[in-house]
Amino acid sequence: MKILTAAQTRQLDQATMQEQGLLSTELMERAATAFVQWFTGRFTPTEAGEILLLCGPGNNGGDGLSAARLLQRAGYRLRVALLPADKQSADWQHNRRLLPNSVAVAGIEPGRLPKIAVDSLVIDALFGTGLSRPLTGLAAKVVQHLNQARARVIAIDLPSGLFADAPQPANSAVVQAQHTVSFGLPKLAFLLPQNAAFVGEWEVKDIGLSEAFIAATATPWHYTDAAAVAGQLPPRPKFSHKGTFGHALLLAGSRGKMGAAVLTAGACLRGGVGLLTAHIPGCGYDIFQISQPEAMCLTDKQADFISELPELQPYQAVGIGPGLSQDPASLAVLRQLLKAAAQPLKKTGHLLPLIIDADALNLLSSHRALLKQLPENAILTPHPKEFERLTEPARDDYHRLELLREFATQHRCLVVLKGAYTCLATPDGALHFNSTGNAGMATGGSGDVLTGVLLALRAHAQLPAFEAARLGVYAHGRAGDLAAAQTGQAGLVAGDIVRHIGPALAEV
Ligand SMILES: NC(=O)C1=CN([C@@H]2O[C@H](COP(=O)(O)OP(=O)(O)OC[C@H]3O[C@@H](n4cnc5c(N)ncnc54)[C@H](O)[C@@H]3O)[C@@H](O)[C@H]2O)[C@H](O)CC1
Ligand SMILES: [K+]
Repeated sequence: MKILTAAQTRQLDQATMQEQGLLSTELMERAATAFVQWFTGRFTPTEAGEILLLCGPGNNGGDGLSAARLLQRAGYRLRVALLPADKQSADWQHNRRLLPNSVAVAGIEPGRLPKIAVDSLVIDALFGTGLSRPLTGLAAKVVQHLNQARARVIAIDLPSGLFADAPQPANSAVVQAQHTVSFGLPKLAFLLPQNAAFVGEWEVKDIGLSEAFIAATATPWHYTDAAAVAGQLPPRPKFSHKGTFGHALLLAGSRGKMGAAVLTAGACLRGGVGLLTAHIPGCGYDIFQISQPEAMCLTDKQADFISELPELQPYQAVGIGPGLSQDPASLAVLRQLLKAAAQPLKKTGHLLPLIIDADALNLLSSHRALLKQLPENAILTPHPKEFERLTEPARDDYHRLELLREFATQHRCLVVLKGAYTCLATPDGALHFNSTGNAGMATGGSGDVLTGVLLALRAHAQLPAFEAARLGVYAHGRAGDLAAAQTGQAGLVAGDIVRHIGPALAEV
């Protein structure tokens, strides 16, 4: 699914009307109907009590007025508070005329802000994608008044005061909604942690916007939903053998961190790899062989960390990093690996696919000259702190996305920036936000599991780097969701994610 800017969203509305021969009021009616459908599915008239609808002067306010009419017809009690403005949009005026007199309507005045009871329901239809500057004056005052009231707030399309696609200045007035019900496509603002307190839980309702326009519109931002990865897992042909699904090499573990190697290996095996060999420090031999009998194991001459790079010829993909340690000897291994991976494989002529995680990323950060040696399409899997060590501290979430795009394009690699909406950056500058996963996955070892899944999918010769990364990130999150359905989020541990990778992949 694409994510568009506010300006593109306006063009999309126009294109939809032209394509479908719709009046703008008809499109507005679709939006309001979709909102009301959501609302009535959530709250009965009794649960809702007297709803306050805060209404701005543009089409977001128009959506609100139309929704007010539909809600009243469905038996809800409402009062409407209008934000004064020099001019209201034509569709606003249309829906104002259609609002029955039985709905109480009052103008908002500086000295007379609407009364809002604690826990009452408020629909925020002040501003949407047409916001052109931060809110000031009376509009800002209304928003602050609303945020202080501790009401249950439901925003139409966007929490008012929030830009759809860009940061607003610090301390701007923005509605803190519990729910945001948006139309057509997700907005970039929904996916960034700094906006979580404004957006709340969000949902996007289909209002039949022009598919042709969306397909023809260029954007760096994408949202990976089930449809994006459907059918992407290569089939397992009847006459396949273990060689068909690749042989992966994992370089992981150190004293005290053998669990990372075990989890990554488990995830790689569940990710469908044909064969897995792990190269681990001597101290981890029993631990690893007992916990992962399906994997093969090579031990390093060092007991506590890895200091040797095995012969790479048998492998179709290499993962390095989980629990690795940052010992200089392990740095030397990373150096050798990058050097070896710079040469195309003799068998296929392709570059050796690499997955680089955890301490291998930290080693890259402290020896940045090595970044120049990253083979094209290597997949790096940092969390935000690891990513900023590789680049620079980000001013905010939007700046971090800029840094992410720059990094992936400059180094011709894929970067998986882990978070609530894990963001996959590609060498051509695209950013793909993942839709699966939950807060239960914020637990030690989750990242190791992701590395294992990616390693398995990269070992499949059939899957190109981008498709493997997008599918791996999606399946990892989905496995976490399936696991949390059993354990609850608090009780979730990384091993639970491993056990649900199979079912998650089976779904896609
Ligand atoms: N496809 C869809 O998504 C549909 C969306 N619809 C709704 O329309 C709004 C966007 O409407 P628009 O009229 O363009 O903008 P707004 O209502 O957000 O506000 C515009 C209004 O406000 C003035 N303004 C802008 N910034 C400020 C400010 N900082 N302070 C004061 N006033 C400001 C501006 O000059 C305008 O007068 C979208 O979000 C949806 O809710 C349609 O219903 C169709 C389908
Ligand atoms: K709004």
